[in-house]
Amino acid sequence: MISLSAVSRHFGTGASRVAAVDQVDLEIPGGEIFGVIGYSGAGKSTLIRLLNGLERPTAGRVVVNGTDIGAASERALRQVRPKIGMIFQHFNLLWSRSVRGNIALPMEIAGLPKEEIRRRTEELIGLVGLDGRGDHWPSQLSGGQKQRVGIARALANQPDVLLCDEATSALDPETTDQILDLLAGINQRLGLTIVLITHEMHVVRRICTSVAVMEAGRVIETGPVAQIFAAPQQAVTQRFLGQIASAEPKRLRIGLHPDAAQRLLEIAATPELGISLNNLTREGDVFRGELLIRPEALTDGIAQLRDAGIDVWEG
Ligand SMILES: Nc1ncnc2c1ncn2[C@@H]1O[C@H](COP(=O)(O)OP(=O)(O)OP(=O)(O)O)[C@@H](O)[C@H]1O
Repeated sequence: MISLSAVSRHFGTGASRVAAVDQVDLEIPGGEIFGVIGYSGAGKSTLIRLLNGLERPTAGRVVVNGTDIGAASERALRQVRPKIGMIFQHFNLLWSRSVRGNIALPMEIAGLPKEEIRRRTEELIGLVGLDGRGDHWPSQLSGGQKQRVGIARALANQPDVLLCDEATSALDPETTDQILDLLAGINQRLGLTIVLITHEMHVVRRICTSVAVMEAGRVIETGPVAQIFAAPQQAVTQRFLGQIASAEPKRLRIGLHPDAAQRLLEIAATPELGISLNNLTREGDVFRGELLIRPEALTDGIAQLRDAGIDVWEG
């Protein structure tokens, strides 16, 4: 369980003082996948760094699994940090070490016996789906594979909490989903708490159970993901939800006579036009179905359809 009570982190003094995190209260139950979303400069990185003691609060209390992280001595922090794993946008792998060497490193630092390190490293390679790649160098891996190494390394010391700092922001959409699914699977299997920061609502929707929306250092809205998606209260949250709406294809119902059907099939068979066709059925003299039009193709797409004599309406 993670608890933040009236936590602030200010930088600078006088007129140049910045409240990177400002009076934040949050409760994150154990085992949850908790998202923190906000635009650049909202304070997400500072917030996540407060959770592993890389930043100390200017005011308030940060408690992670019973340890008051904000008040802990450096020595105490060294003891709790292995139980708080972290993964990063740019993976932060050591280029001079193989996959195996990167994953083993935290266990070497913790002084685990060689045989145990060897056994756990192999286990972790399997867990993150990198079988057969243990001897590869980071430079030989794709972005998604590098992040898999990052995840395995973060799990090496069997943490209770995994912090993810924009962990999928450098990845393409398909790889993003694979990494998110891996994180969700790890959360289920190992029961650890995941806190992730992101500027993409898609990430929140795909794996988070709850979310906090940040703006100017403050948490302006928080709750279960289903509730926030159903009834977003704040303008910033609504803008983030707009990201999803605008990334999804527009669905339009169509009705057309057989002579227009041939033209429509040609349009739908040209991928560059961004239009695809679903569930085309015939009812008497009319074909009915659903068109999916990618947002960037919407204006041109509808014009093309109208030119071809095809009526479209929303529904
Ligand atoms: N070490 C620092 N010294 C001074 N100001 C800082 C420091 N770290 C962060 N800030 C400021 O605090 C504010 C919040 O920054 P933070 O990096 O936490 O936001 P963010 O939401 O993670 O943004 P991004 O996604 O761009 O990293 C910004 O105005 C930033 O300039």
